[in-house]
Amino acid sequence: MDQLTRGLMYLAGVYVLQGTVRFFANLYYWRHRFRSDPDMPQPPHHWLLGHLLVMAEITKELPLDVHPQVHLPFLLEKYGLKDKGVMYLDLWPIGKPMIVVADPNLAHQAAQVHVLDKDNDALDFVLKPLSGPDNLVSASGQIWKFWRTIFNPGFAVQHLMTLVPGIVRDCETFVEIMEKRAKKGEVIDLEKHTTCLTVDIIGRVVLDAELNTQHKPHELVEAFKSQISWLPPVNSYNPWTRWHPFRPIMYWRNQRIMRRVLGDMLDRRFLQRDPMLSSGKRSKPIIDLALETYLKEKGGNIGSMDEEFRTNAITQMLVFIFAGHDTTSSTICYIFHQLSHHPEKMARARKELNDIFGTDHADAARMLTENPLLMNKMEYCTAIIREILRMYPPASSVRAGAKGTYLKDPKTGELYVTEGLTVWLASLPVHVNDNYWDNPREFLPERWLEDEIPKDAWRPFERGPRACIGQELAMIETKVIMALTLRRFDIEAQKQPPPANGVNEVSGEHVYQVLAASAKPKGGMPSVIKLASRII
Ligand code: HEM
Repeated sequence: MDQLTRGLMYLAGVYVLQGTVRFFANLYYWRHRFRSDPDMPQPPHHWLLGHLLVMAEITKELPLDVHPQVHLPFLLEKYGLKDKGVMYLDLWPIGKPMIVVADPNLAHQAAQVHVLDKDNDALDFVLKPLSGPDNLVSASGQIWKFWRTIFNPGFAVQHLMTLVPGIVRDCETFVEIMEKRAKKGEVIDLEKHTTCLTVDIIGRVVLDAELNTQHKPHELVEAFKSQISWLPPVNSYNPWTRWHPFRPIMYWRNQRIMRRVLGDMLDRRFLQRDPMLSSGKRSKPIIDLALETYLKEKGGNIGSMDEEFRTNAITQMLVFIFAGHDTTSSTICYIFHQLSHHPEKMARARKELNDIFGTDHADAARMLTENPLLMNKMEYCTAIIREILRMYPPASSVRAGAKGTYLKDPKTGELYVTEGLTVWLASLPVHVNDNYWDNPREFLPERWLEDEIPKDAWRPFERGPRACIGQELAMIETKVIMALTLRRFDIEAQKQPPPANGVNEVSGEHVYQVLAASAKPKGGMPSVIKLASRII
């Protein structure tokens, strides 16, 4: 053995030894930390495996492919922690140990009083490959503030209303495509279609671009979808899929395509900047807001964009595309799903639309284009959207616990430590807790019109300064889609084959939420689509 080989073997040995020492030190630290406090609200803790056994148990009772947030209400109930609304979970080394916050008041403290920073360890494995570092969703501090201040005006209702005509056009395309499929009585992958629609809308709102993915694939969106498909699967412990050797190459390839396409769009708008700044055009896409601020800072008279700004602006466009499409597309699917099981609620929604837009459903597009404010009259439809987001929140918030930051139980005064932990503000367990909602597993849009909604107990967009910037856009586009489609189609979700453990339902629901970057309807919700009987 020559000297070089010996040297390399020595280095490898040191590396392995270091890793082993670190592994056991962490193991000891976390297991000891969770066991040393007898009052810590948590499921039974194993001295060696922490809560991994508890998770393995719950996995047998629920579908194997279910989204991790769906486990939470069952865990809280099973281990008597539902009333406390808080649960510590030690999943190390599979995941970072965490405190699950499932109480409205404690969530209020974390998001609105302490305004905890985002947990980059937990977010970056999804958001970095999709958008890049320092994106608006996972950034904190000054970087986050800078971009949020730039984009806030673009997401204000007043501004978004100016974009409604474009949103209506994309929805009309959706209707045309769905009509063709309905006439053939086909089974469609509904989520695929609603995703193309929401991507087209977000492309228009953010980039002023006609991505037109409802008709044909677009390079940017294909690379984006490929990137999502390469994300490591959280529910799988198969080392081949978790640490796939091709993943870094695919990440690099897709990022290159996405950044090139968006960079070209940004450059084009930069070149057109003079008319853009002087036009006083009311319906500005988000991309122009970034450029305007930049140009104002630079005094408006510069030949080229600096690379740092360009890179960061592209990152923000990517994060808008990610955060702005699949959350809304799943919401639309679940609206159709629940209404198909509640004909009396569908009838009430259709009647509301008839009362606002007249009985010829084709008029809704024109009327909304001329007067977007008509959607403010869609009270029952709005109640439906709120109810769907209560039952099927597509996203949640993960924050970083901090030294000296405690959450205080308002009833007992007990203090919950957050230091070193992920703080998971999971809205689902709050949304289905019968301490706050009557019959929480039932679809009851009427509760939004008749009942008093408990304070802070509805948080699908989270609350506080880090609440979803796109929540008004999501409400607007969902209302437009409802106005144009509810009276035209009957859509019914098909049952799908069970996952490997044979469990195919969650509380009687077969279209349960699975993890695919966000929480989405299982299998893309394959559905039978028909023209609604009154227009056949
Ligand atoms: C039904 C639709 C939507 C739901 C349920 C939803 C939900 C959420 C949630 C839970 C957060 C995390 C807040 C936190 O960590 O505290 C968030 C953040 C965010 N969402 Fe949405 N979202 C939706 C639609 C949209 C749309 C249409 C956009 C458009 C661009 C968007 C852009 C963002 C961005 C940029 C953030 C980060 C905001 C920040 O940290 O300043 N979302 N969203």
